[in-house]
Amino acid sequence: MMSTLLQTKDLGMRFAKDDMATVALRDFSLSIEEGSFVTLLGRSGCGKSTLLNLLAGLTTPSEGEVRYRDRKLTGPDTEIGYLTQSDTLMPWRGVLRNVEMPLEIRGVASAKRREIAAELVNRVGLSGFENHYPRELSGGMRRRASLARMLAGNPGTLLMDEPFGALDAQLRMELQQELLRLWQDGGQTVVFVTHDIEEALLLGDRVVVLGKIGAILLDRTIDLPRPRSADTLRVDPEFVSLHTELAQALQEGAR
Ligand SMILES: Nc1ncnc2c1ncn2[C@@H]1O[C@H](COP(=O)(O)OP(=O)(O)OP(=O)(O)O)[C@@H](O)[C@H]1O
Repeated sequence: MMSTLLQTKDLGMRFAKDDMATVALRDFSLSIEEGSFVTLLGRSGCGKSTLLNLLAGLTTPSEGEVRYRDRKLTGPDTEIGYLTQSDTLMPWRGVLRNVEMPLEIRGVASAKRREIAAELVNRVGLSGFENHYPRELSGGMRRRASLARMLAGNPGTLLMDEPFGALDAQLRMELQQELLRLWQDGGQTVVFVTHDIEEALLLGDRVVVLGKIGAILLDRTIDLPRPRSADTLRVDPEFVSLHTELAQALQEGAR
């Protein structure tokens, strides 16, 4: 039986700047089952990154709470890996040494961590760039290095904020498939933010469509058979009808 891993209760987030207050999230309640792959789909500015920061324990909510394994989350947790939208690679370390970071923190011996990191660098398609510094990489390559670094920590829960947005179509597809393989083998719980309907349907077994200030417009179980490939999905009537349903929800939420 599935159990709830991550839960938000009446979550609210307000930002104050000068005399202005921005409400980024209001009354947001959601339960995420352990081992599930949930995609959060929403337009720019609807509060997706704000929500992930809260789920990662990086920021404190203005109202409500986040619960992880039925404990109130009060700060970052090593079980939760977070791939943020902004670059957080260490500029003074090459790719391999960046990827080794989480292993170093855990005290893994240097030969072993080098081996694990090299394998991950290879999996994200960065072989040959092990010693390149972040400034010597393209934006997409930096995203991939960050992905490898997150995976090196072997977190049970992955929070991913539009990780593949900046990649070309081919690479994007390869990494989506890599992520799905990883999830199917490892049983992680994934919360994946995207504004791309097709990506949400390709990956998730549940899609939550968010509107303004994190209003849940639609919460839909996706039981399209796996493995899913973009090419076969596009002509699948079930996919086409889900696509229309999600697009309508997004449009209505914008009104
Ligand atoms: N640190 C902050 N200070 C002030 N306002 C903020 C801050 N972070 C977010 N906001 C505001 O909160 C709202 C939601 O922002 P958020 O980044 O969560 O949206 P998003 O859905 O992730 O957008 P995008 O898809 O463009 O990344 C926006 O109106 C934004 O201006």
